[in-house]
Amino acid sequence: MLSGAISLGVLPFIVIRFLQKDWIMVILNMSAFIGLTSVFVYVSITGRTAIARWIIASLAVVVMTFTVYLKGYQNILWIFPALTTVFFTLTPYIALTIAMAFLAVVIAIVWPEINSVMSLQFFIATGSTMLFCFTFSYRMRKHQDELTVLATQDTLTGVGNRRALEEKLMELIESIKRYPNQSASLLLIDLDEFKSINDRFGHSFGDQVLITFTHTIADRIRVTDKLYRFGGEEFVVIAENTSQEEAVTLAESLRHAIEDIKFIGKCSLTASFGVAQYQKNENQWHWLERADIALYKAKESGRNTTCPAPDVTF
Ligand SMILES: Nc1nc2c(ncn2[C@@H]2O[C@H](COP(=O)(O)OP(=O)(O)OP(=O)(O)O)[C@@H](O)[C@H]2O)c(=O)[nH]1
Repeated sequence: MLSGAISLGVLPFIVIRFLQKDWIMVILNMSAFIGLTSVFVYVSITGRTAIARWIIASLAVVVMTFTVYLKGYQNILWIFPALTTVFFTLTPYIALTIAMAFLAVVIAIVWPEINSVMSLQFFIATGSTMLFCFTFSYRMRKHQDELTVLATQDTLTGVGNRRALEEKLMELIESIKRYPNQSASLLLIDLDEFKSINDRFGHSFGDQVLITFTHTIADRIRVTDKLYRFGGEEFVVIAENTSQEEAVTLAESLRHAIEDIKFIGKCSLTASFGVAQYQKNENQWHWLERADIALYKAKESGRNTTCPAPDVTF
């Protein structure tokens, strides 16, 4: 949107400079127009903005520096949209560094033309613009990060929530489609008779049990494995590059670790596991469903046990 809007804004100046026969400015404005329109088309088609952000910021800085160099102090106003563009497109500290370098070059160019009052005006105007832009961009990023955490983390246990799990499963399935030799397994874990723990010891003790449970699991899985809360007292471990057999072994070791948790003489904890390795062409719902069937079998066969999922041909 930004590249599209700026490229439209540049168009009248191409015409004006053309009518003035100011060929250098025509070339400069045409370069900005072509660059920004290409970015607009590229982002519209691919949806990728990472490189586009850098191109827009670079074009803003380079074109405005040359404009001030060629046209002098009377074109100084253009540095303000250039500054805001840099803060809009790049991360706050990188933007601040580039903005300061940009201003240093512009000051060096216009210095012979300006008197002391003008230079004071220039420093205050650009300094306050940078300060506002930096503060705004920094706070926005911070809020964005906080929102991401809130949207993807379970508030009680701190592990990923269901939304994070669904995103991870989609990502993983896309990656397996691309690299079919990759394997991944899913462990669906349900705490046994958790309702009776709540009923006997209270809900806040139940909450502590859930927290201790997640710490126990998180301490034992690999850094590449991820733990998510699927809902209530149901959790999921995604183990990448892990076959069904390896995942069953992992589930058994986690099951024993859960049995070994000591809750200061109050209660014992066990869990049932359903284990499913990803099968070619299945989607995340089928994958979870197979793990759920296995978990149901584990519950049926007396709890505190691990069951592998059935194979299903797609
Ligand atoms: N303390 C606490 N309890 C929760 C939380 N989320 C769900 N629960 C409780 O978990 C219990 C789940 O009970 P059930 O679905 O009957 O399952 P269960 O008692 O574990 O029995 P099985 O799964 O058949 O072994 C319910 O009592 C819920 O209230 C939570 O965040 N904190």
